Amino acid sequence: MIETIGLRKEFGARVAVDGLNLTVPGGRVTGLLGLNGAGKTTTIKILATLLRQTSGTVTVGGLDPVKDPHAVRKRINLIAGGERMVYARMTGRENLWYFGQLYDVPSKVLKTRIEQLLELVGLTSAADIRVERYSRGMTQRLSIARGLINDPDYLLLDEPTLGLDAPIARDLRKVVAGLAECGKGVLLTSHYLAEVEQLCAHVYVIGDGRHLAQGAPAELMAQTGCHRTVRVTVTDLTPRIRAAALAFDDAVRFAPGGVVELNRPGEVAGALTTTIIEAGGTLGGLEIVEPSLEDAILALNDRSPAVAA
Ligand SMILES: Nc1ncnc2c1ncn2[C@@H]1O[C@H](COP(=O)(O)OP(=O)(O)OP(=O)(O)O)[C@@H](O)[C@H]1O
Repeated sequence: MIETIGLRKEFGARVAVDGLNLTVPGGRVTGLLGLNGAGKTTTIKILATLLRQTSGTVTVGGLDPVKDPHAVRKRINLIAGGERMVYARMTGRENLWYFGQLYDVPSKVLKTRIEQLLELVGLTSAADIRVERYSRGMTQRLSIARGLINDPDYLLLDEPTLGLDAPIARDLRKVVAGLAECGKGVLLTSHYLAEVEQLCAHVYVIGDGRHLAQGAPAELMAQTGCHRTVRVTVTDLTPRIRAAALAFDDAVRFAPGGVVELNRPGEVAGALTTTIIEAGGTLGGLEIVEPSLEDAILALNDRSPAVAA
């Protein structure tokens, strides 16, 4: 498992990471979320041994990256979606060979592993084409293969699907889910919150480098009071119906098009529609809108005085 205790990183007077305690166990995808500048990339770079923390401790499978960076690098790898992490002038296969040698993977093992990884990311037929001729999605898939070349126990994914078309991003998500199923520990940052909801069993939310909340995505939504919204369309929204809806619950809101909205925990759709019908309303539609992780993150940031300041 990767563990940080009181992790802190200062860039001059700027505190990018401020006392983070994180745990990334094997066998699941852990999310690290926050608005721009929250400290996600800095945290990932520290875990990847690319940056050194100002204070606090990090252990990767029991090893200290500061004391033993070489051993840690063998056990982790980083894939950053926003950065080109492969060489354009080399073919896909040459890239994998080159990076595998950097990791001291024995040639025989490397040969087999390259074939397996090319297969995994769907690049077998393009393996001997130079990367400069690859599409963006192919380059990204090669970056994933490169990130797995040392068969890492832990994979750090910083916006891995950034800028990818939906089908390619979906394929990558399948690969990531499969890696966690195989026992690897994955730490994922992503602005695509639907991706996080789909992949992450546990999520940390940070703001201004500090811990704001953690839990399963559904727990975070519940913690932040982000409930499902009931949206009833009434064909003739008379003052009487409005009054009855407000008497039912003063959190009721009215939207254009005769829409009556209510965001409350628990099951309120049945009781609200009954109230409207009893007040003489005719239902034109009923929609239940599930809360999103985005709602939860925005609520957490609004709630945090340090972040809001
Ligand atoms: N090398 C650096 N020198 C100075 N400040 C930095 C440096 N790297 C990051 N920062 C600052 O640290 C803070 C955290 O940045 P970081 O890139 O870790 O955030 P992030 O959560 O990854 O943001 P984004 O979602 O925009 O990528 C920001 O205020 C950023 O400006």
